[in-house]
Amino acid sequence: MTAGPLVEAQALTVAVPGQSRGFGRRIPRDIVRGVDLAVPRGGAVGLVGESGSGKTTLGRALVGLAPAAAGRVLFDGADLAAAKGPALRALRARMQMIFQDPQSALNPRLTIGTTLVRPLEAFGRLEGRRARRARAAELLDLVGLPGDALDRYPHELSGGQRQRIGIARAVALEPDFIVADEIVSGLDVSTQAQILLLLEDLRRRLGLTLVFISHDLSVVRVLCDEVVVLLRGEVVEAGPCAAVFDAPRHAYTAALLQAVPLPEIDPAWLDRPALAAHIPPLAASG
Ligand SMILES: Nc1ncnc2c1ncn2[C@@H]1O[C@H](COP(=O)(O)OP(=O)(O)OP(=O)(O)O)[C@@H](O)[C@H]1O
Repeated sequence: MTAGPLVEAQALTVAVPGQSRGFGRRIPRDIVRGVDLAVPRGGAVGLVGESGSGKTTLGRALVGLAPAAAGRVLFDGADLAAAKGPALRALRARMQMIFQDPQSALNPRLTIGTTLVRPLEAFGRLEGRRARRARAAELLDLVGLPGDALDRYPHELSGGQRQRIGIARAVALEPDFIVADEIVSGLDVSTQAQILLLLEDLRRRLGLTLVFISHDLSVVRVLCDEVVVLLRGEVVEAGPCAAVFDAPRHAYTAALLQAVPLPEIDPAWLDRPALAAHIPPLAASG
């Protein structure tokens, strides 16, 4: 472990395959361009921007799921592109992504128990089926679901419960860093609040470092210390949430704020230190 940010993007460019130009040639298209970004250890950084601005692509690159076309991503000081073999595996276990749509992110043919045990098997954590199943039950408890969910299938759960499974799977290997990508989209408002409180509770209890991708600026303001604003793959503004939201320096940020007026927020939410005390018992609902 080195000092400094846990995760850092330096002049990072990420490309995706472009449209075919004949003869099967696909010219890569830069989706993220020259991004500099630092995520402090234990901090929460929000990533905002309109649809298609490259948030998901940048998030994927930060956890090593998309390669850098130029520049680099450093995790705990190590260049992801240079890591190989066991060193890369060890890094992979420390960073996880939670996806927008748990319905498609979870394999419908696997029980929840199998879904949670798989990463433990793949990374050689714990010995034997019994110990891994016990850990899976522990993970369910951690996200507020009853143990009998182990033998259920994703379609038997509500959207909120499925996203709790997505979170349980992401923390199974005790990562240091999580990218949460629009994880409450499509859920009703009260379920959204429960999932966000769960994430915030786990972040504190497990000491996670978080990148939180959202189009909902009010949620970013509550959950994150800092915010990075993306426009067509480039950072146009970044800084502490309060400063950026109260006095945006870039016209695009101001437009984003206008397009999504910050709704009235329960004052308890704004008081982050009081959040832990405010978290309701995690019942199986939602
Ligand atoms: N694998 C891919 N192949 C081709 N194009 C891609 C690929 N991945 C992303 N893109 C394109 O890159 C652009 C940015 O996508 P990305 O999902 O990163 O943006 P976003 O800000 O997360 O958007 P949204 O909020 O809609 O999810 C989009 O135009 C998308 O169509």
